[in-house]
Amino acid sequence: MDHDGELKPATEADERAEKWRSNPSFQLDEVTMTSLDEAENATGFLSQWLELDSPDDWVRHDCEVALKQEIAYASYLGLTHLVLPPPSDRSHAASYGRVVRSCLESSHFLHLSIKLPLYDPAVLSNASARKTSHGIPSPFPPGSPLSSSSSPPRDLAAAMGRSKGTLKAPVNDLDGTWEMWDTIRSICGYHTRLSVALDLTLPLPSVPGVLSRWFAEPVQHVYIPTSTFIPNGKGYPVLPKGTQVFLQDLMKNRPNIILAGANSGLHPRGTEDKYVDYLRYLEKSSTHSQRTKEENTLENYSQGYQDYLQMPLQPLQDHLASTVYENFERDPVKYQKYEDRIVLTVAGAGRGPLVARSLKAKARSGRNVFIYAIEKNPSAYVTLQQREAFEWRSSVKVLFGDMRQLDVPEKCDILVSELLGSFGDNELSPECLDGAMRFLKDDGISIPSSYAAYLAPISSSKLHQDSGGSKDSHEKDRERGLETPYVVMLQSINFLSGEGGSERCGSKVQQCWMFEHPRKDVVVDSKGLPLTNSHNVRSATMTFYIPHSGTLHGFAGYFEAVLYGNIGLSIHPERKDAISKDMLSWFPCFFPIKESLYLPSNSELRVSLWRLTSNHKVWYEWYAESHLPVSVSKPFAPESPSEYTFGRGGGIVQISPTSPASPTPMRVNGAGAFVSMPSMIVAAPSPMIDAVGDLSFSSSTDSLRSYTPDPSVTAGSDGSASSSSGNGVVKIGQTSLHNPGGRSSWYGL
Ligand SMILES: C[S@@+](CC[C@H](N)C(=O)[O-])C[C@H]1O[C@@H](n2cnc3c(N)ncnc32)[C@H](O)[C@@H]1O
Repeated sequence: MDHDGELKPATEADERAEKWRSNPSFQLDEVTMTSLDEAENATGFLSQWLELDSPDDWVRHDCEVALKQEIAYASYLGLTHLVLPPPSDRSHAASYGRVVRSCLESSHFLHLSIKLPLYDPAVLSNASARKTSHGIPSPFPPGSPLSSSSSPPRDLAAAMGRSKGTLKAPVNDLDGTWEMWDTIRSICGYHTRLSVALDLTLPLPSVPGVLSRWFAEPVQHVYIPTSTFIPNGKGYPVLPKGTQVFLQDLMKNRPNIILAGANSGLHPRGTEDKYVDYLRYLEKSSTHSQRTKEENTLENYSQGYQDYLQMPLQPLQDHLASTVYENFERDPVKYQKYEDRIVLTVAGAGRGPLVARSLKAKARSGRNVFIYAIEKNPSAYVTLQQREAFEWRSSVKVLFGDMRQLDVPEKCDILVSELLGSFGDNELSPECLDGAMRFLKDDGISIPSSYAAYLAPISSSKLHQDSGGSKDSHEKDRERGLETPYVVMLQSINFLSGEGGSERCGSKVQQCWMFEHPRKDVVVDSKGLPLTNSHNVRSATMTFYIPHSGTLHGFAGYFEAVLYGNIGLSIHPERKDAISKDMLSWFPCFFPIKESLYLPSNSELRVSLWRLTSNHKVWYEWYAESHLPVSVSKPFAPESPSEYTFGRGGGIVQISPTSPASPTPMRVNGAGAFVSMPSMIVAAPSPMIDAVGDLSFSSSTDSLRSYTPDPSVTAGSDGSASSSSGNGVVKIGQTSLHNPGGRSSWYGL
């Protein structure tokens, strides 16, 4: 049939095509490799002309056949790592993803990487090489053995021309490549054998957020053509400054570097070994690599732990092993910070490092200080007795028991403890110290005097994969894994939040809550113990600004503690170096989410977190909603909705699928999403330009009038539907409530 719908007799070419489809095979001159020796340790590049996302059904179909033909031949030669050509049509990225998934599932050892430029090259030029092939009504893939007209390979540098330095383009235009990747990997179920081959051919964008998102992705290869290099003063090839810094950051995850065109003679002194030497030098000279080799740095200490999920300790419920204490005691910073004050009672002494520091402070001050050391771990108590007998002698009295029940001989002036977890209160310091306040004098002080928990939304495909357990995990175990906060040395992550946004938004990393000691307002019984634990319940609602589109995989959690005055401990990513640099004792924590949540550029994320308690346990629950800010510049007049004008326009933004959340859900044009609309008609900036035409105002006007809006989704900061103009938000997605009732994770009291 031709394009006018007329039936045409099959041609010789049609017959050749059918023959190939039924049993695809290569001619000798069509392959570049024939022996096992050549293939050993090699990474194969699949044909660049494969258009797995072509809008043309026939082209796509034949490209899939050709792809599988190439993969079969690669497998025959024992090649396990193959690189796919980049997708280039966002509206057909799902087709690309479907084919990739089917290839991954057809093999147990095949690793596929998708070659991706940092952004769509069309940003540089309207005519991309790829687009010339679209719409060709040919049954054969262009460039394939069966095609009469081959389109040129997608050589970005050649097709676009190259401007050195950095690119200044509208931020939203730079999201396309990552968004295609996000679609493809989601369709592939975050497959562990799917990765990215990041192509650094194009000039780097000047917006850091566009680059940092790749740190959270499985970048297995970095592709650098020699055209990316510039000659230095002596004619040797070097990378522009921005590329150097970006590459050094990527190198933390040890990707393979693929250098292309090293023998092309582009640079006067650019022989193959000079490019390689330079790349090796870049890796060795990075700050990360230097600090990894330096003793007593966090980078050195945490080797092998990066992005490795660990269960938080429960020092209250469990008794810690001596090796765990040994690890604590390796921290060169934490104990130094404590030594700055004199102590009297150490609550939770472990094997005694804080007692030893307290004695040092006592010697320095020349004051007469007596120390009680309380510990409930029977094994650590043995070590403490030994130290008391042979080391500390009469200056220390060791007491065995739980600080919440134990009777002490006398009250103290200073209560020293270290019961903190990565999220501050998660090892139940508040509950333990409540019990110990009985033996602090009325004017006594607690070290620490306060601690706060902090949170930031992050993207990390590795942590998302790992917290869900393996592919074969039972559904219940998967759910449990995704509702558990972990301790993890975060490395391959990207912060989704940034500074800025509307007045609703807080900073990039936000404080959730704080605990202070001593706390005078707690209702206690005759023994001085709290009647309930209600005063340790906390909740926080935080709104984060999301400057660049990304996928939410969970939240990074941190703590900061004030020991006394201006002495503190911190793992807050922006303040730790100023407060307690190189402290090793705590890795951050990670709160995963069950279903990843896509967040468009300029969106807002509202996160709710609760610390809840019963008589026997403490647990966290968490939930998040994504919102798009909207502005309305006309008075409310449902009769003439088409007169509304909308703020900040331009472009298509993907909206996450979510369930209808209000009595008046409306379908957004083509996006498969529902937006909960309050009685005042509002629209999101760019994505809603599309949606507006599709909202059936006439049929829904009555329900819109009668519907009482949820203030969170109402235009106008006062939540009023009658204000003449204002800024509000439209909800575009949500997570489920995580860990309700502490069903998957909790801490025993
Ligand atoms: C995180 S460790 C700190 C140990 C030591 N102070 C250090 O800094 O290395 C906390 C210690 O407090 C003890 N602990 C926890 N809850 C306690 C309680 N309610 N009463 C007594 N000891 C407790 C644990 O057994 C553990 O030894």
